Amino acid sequence: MLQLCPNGGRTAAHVPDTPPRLAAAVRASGLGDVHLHPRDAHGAETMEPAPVAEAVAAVRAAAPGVAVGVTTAAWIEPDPARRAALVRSWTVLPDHASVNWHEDGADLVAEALLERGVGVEAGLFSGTDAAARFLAWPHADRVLRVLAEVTDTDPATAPGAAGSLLADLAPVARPILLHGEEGGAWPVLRLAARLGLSTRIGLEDTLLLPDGAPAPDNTALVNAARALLS
Ligand SMILES: C[C@H](N)CC(=O)CC(=O)O
Repeated sequence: MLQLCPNGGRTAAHVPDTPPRLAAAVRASGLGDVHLHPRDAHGAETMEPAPVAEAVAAVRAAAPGVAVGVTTAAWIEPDPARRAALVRSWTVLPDHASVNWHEDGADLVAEALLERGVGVEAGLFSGTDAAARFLAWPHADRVLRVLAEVTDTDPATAPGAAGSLLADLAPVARPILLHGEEGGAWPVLRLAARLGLSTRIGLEDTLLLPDGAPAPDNTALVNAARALLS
């Protein structure tokens, strides 16, 4: 499975931010799964119910059948109790949401998502104690998937960091989506392809095509990823 990550927290003219732009990016990609970061009226990332509802509904209207995921990252709302309360206030539910397991209160946020029937993507960053913390959580077997997130951005060493992270995840019994970021995005995507793991691509993870040229949009990244995965 190839997931689209069209925006993350980036702000650049070609990075989609509004619901119509996110919806157009998802539709153009032709992919069946998306992880997006809803934005407020000023373009800042948000977990507030109205912008989450607008982003999710816009994507569903433009690309029916696509599994729509959102972020719950702590840099958006540092208080985990507040993040869990925001999840409980959502009026339109995404299909899934990522939870970064090294962040304090990840279990509270994930339990709010489970309570609401939203699939949990457990984000386990390399170089953190996230894998051990996640495996100690009593509901680890209830997540939709694990996002194995390689934070090493050096193309030479990111695949090794991915290997260490995957070794830590050996006891995980749920599907794994492996991805990197910045200079690590393409080497880690190639590794995911070799291992037969799900992966993701989009302007959240890299602004560059595999040859180092700037990507004009998400679709160019997706086309390049498809070529590598085929
Ligand atoms: C640093 C990663 N790009 C974060 C990520 O993809 C998951 C999240 O939305 O929190």
